[in-house]
Amino acid sequence: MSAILALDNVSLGYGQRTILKDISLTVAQGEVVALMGGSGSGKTTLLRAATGQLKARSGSIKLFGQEVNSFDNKSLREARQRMGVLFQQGALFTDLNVFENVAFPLREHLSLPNEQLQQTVLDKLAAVGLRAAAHLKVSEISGGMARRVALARAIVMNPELILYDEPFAGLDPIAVGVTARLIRHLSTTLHCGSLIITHDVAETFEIADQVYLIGQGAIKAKGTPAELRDAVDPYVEQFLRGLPDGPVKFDYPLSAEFEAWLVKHTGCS
Ligand SMILES: Nc1ncnc2c1ncn2[C@@H]1O[C@H](COP(=O)(O)OP(=O)(O)OP(=O)(O)O)[C@@H](O)[C@H]1O
Repeated sequence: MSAILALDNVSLGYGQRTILKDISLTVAQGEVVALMGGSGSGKTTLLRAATGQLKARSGSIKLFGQEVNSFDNKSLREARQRMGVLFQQGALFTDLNVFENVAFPLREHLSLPNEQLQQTVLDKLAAVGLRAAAHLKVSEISGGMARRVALARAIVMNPELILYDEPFAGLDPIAVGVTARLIRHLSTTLHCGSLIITHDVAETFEIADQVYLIGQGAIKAKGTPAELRDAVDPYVEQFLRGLPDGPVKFDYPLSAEFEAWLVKHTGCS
């Protein structure tokens, strides 16, 4: 299996702050890889690096075998056309109906004959169970349906890599199960790699080939769902069982910047 996305000893951050250090992770063709970790642990940051929005401070990020840091605008655009991204806020165009939202990337990047375009869009809508909702306005569909439309749009160009930012958030339990199986199915049938950011342990463990747990700026654990279930690491146990006490802290950490802000705004420390 060849790696579609490969991070090797990557360090990422914003301004003076380092968020993640020594991250090594690969996503191969047909593979579903899950990235899990507490709130603020850096999952979205890693996703931004995978799409080339955030540059690695050190280490290497390869997309489709090429170094992302060496991409010019044209090669970055070409690489992004080979990727589908499902963002947390599905971000549909509210002035377009469901069909046109899914058709948008096709109209933007390809000039398909109308019949082929219609067939492709209806097929992708059928894959997410919304073929018969093609005519509806975005304002007429529910939040969960909107996420499924966004998923259909993310896969309409038959991407080789799909990045999912919390695909189960805000879905009812049936839709969570259906979406999870759909992600697995798409990876298997389109033979694309999938990287999922999620908090949903049960569903993710059903479909993932590899799971990476990140925390405290680093990869805390990596393995198949079965390997992680058997792990005796306290970080893994706390995360998987949702325990309130352990190495994963609920509170955002204190910093000198916060203390200075507090003194300035309230006069107390
Ligand atoms: N644009 C930015 N500039 C500066 N700091 C940022 C920026 N985006 C995120 N951060 C910081 O980076 C850290 C990691 O954020 P990130 O959004 O990657 O976490 P996450 O794991 O996706 O969290 P969640 O599960 O809550 O969505 C946080 O402490 C956040 O405050």
